Amino acid sequence: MSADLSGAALWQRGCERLAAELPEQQFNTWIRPLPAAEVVHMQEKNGDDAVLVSLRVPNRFKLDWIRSQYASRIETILSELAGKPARLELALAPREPIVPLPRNSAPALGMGQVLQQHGLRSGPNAAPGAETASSAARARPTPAAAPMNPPTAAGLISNMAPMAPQNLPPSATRHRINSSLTFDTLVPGRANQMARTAALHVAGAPGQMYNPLFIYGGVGLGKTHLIHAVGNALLKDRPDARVLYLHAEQFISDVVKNYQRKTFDELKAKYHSLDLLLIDDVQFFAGKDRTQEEFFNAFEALLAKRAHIIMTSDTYPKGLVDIDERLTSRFDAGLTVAIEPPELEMRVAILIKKADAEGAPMPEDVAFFIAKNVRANVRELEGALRKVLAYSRFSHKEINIQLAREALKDLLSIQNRQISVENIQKTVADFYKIKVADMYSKKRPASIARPRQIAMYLAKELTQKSLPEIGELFGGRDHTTVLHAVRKIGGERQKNTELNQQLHVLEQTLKG
Ligand SMILES: Nc1ncnc2c1ncn2[C@@H]1O[C@H](COP(=O)(O)OP(=O)(O)OP(=O)(O)O)[C@@H](O)[C@H]1O
Repeated sequence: MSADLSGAALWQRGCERLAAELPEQQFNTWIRPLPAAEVVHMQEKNGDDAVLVSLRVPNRFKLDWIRSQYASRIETILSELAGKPARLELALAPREPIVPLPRNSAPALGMGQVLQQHGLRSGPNAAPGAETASSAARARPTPAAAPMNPPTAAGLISNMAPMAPQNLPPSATRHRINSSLTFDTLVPGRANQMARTAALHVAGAPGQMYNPLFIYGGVGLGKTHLIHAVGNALLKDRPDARVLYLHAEQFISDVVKNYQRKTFDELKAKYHSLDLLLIDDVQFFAGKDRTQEEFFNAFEALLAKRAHIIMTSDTYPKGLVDIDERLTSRFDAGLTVAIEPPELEMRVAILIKKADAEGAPMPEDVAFFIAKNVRANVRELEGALRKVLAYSRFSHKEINIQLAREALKDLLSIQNRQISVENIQKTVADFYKIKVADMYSKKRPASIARPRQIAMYLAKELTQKSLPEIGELFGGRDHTTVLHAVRKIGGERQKNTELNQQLHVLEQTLKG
């Protein structure tokens, strides 16, 4: 560190640079509430001088966010200012101070205060007397010298978004959040990266950007898990926040109930006063006009008071059928993100994490074997894992590939029959007397489009291929087109006996 730049000054200058570089809202949300960093001299393994900058962050999701979004920039800025490499160390701040601050010791300044002192952001509470340079650089922090508890995100949030009155803390049953579905238990990967990042952002600063947040994807990919995680994160910061999770069907039945009783004021009071509404599977609103109207009202009321809305669906807003365009265009007005089926590495990570949580560590080769064979979604992966764990427990055998193969033999034998998408396309084309080439073509007449949809449905039913993979094999179609076909044919099959009979014949032919 240059002789004239003390630890406190280094941090202070770093903050000024960040304040100048980052959009104000980002700075205010993520950086400003942080307590002052501890800065100590150190030597790298090769003997070069460096500085170690330790930053305490109030909770896990903020820590993850700051690490992924800002850590390397902070290191670069501090290295430039110090004239030597700066290493940033992020750690969780203790929730309660272990030892009270000695009465006459000056507390370290939070970032907001540092900036106020420096005249960058003036405010009435600018604290006099900064931590001296040498006290920051002298030693590693001890509990007694630890910075004051940083301002919580709750304080931060309440500065930014008007929230509803807080005289009625909702109980777990009222907010319906499952406390085990958190960001900590959600394995990150390429497939959920965008959605997870956006969700983390909303959890840290609800009512701000990405409102509404619309998350879509196929079944069992973690949409429900992710929105519960946002609810849990916000409740951890603000236990009195008005958060509600519900499945779209619960909203529908609430509307019906209140319609029968003519108690629409109750419905309004319940939904319009929330800070965060998490609503799952909005495709269920299809064809429900009254529900759509009530949801529209709630939606407008919540956005007007900057409460946050997160929705999930099996398709993107424009792909929703029988939902008023007035609503679907609003669904799309914030941020729309997809969750994809997990890639191999992510499936392996999920298996290992879930097995660990069950107290049954899984060797990596076994996780790899299962992940290779179970590809559709995370729910099926969990099912396969349960089978393997149960098999190991009952047979008192250790978990290895041989055991996994035995436990999953039904599932594997289905795959071994090797029904290929090409085979399905050919069989269906023969059955409906169309050309195989029409399976990939862009032609739209019903005589061609319908067999194509049937083939897509069978491809999903009888193979392990994901929706995007199937779309690709049908002339590079989007996965939502396949999803639409799967839902349509699956739904019609329940009501149309002739179609059901045809599908039955096709299935038997293909299974051999
Ligand atoms: N990335 C992940 N890490 C850990 N668990 C996951 C992950 N993704 C999904 N899961 C788990 O997989 C199961 C299915 O996920 P979830 O219910 O959230 O799916 P979904 O996308 O909402 O599906 P559906 O549309 O069928 O409701 C849950 O038990 C969830 O905890």
